Amino acid sequence: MKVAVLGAAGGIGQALSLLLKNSLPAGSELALYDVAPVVPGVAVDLSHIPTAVDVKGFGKEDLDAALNGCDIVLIPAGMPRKPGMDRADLFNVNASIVQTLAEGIVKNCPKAMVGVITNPVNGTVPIVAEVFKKAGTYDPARVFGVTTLDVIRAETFIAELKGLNVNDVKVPVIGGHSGTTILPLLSQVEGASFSDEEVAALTKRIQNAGTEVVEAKAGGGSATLSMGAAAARFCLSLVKGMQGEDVVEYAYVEGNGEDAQFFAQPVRLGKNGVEELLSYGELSAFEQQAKEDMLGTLNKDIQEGIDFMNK
Ligand SMILES: NC(=O)C1=CN([C@@H]2O[C@H](COP(=O)(O)OP(=O)(O)OC[C@H]3O[C@@H](n4cnc5c(N)ncnc54)[C@H](O)[C@@H]3O)[C@@H](O)[C@H]2O)C=CC1
Ligand SMILES: O=C([O-])CC(=O)C(=O)O
Repeated sequence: MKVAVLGAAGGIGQALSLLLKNSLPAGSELALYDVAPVVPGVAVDLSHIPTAVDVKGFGKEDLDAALNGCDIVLIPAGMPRKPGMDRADLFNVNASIVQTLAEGIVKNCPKAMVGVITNPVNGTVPIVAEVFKKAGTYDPARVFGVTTLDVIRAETFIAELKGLNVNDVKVPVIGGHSGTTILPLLSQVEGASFSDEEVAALTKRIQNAGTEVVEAKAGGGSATLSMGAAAARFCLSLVKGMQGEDVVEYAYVEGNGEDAQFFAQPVRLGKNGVEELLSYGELSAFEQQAKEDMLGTLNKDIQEGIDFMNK
């Protein structure tokens, strides 16, 4: 198994690479790519950890070598938010970074699973899809926006609020990855019930959790450590699926277009990525209304990504 992290010298990239060095199956290769000159050092640093995962660093000019033969590519490259910014404000800077990296994937490992972390995820995932389409190698089952952070946050906040063991709490989170497009389905949480006030407050907290971190870091960036953990979990689920295990994750994928062209939903992972799109089930009246209210924003974000590649 060869896994590449593109943007590996960044806040997310380093945390994620550390977790993968410690948890990928024995014999895996971990390719760390970044335009920042420190990236070979990050790889050397990690290479001293005694696990059977081979780590190599690749600098700015070595994207092809980093991607050659990859099975999974994770993309946390690009600029994070500062206080006062929305994720959408990152589009102009990050769109071309994601385009360039996706073109490298198409050239070097067109069958790889691609997990996009770079914001705004609602618009960067469509960019990756369009790059693949232009090359004639698009497989929607292999392109994912990583929304696992929304899921782990929701599980943490609910376990805290209700005094539950967080390992027992499962929370579906659908839609997109910004503001109101993040829609936790609290009506489906087993083993906990919520008053209308709790539903309103928890939904808002989960939707604003990224901003909570951005403000607490006070200009020093956005979530990196929790995102590293989320992306590692998602990557290991992809690995398990590719190795034939039955595993379900929520991810932002091109599905059947019922709600929007790209939509975070439960997917069954397998050897070829998404084996099956699963239903997210019945929504409460609150959730149904919230979904209808946010689809305009989500569709606009998606269109921005598509238009970027077709101008
Ligand atoms: N999907 C999600 O849930 C989350 C997404 N994010 C997003 O992840 C991205 C990265 O965040 P951080 O790691 O905190 O930022 P960071 O600034 O710490 O790291 C970004 C890294 O990307 C590298 N980079 C820039 N252009 C590149 C290129 N063309 N090729 C390769 N590497 C390149 C930089 O050199 C830097 O090392 C941001 O866009 C942020 O908004 C952050 C948190 C959660
Ligand atoms: O809020 C941000 O800008 C980073 C992010 O996507 C998150 O933490 O969910």
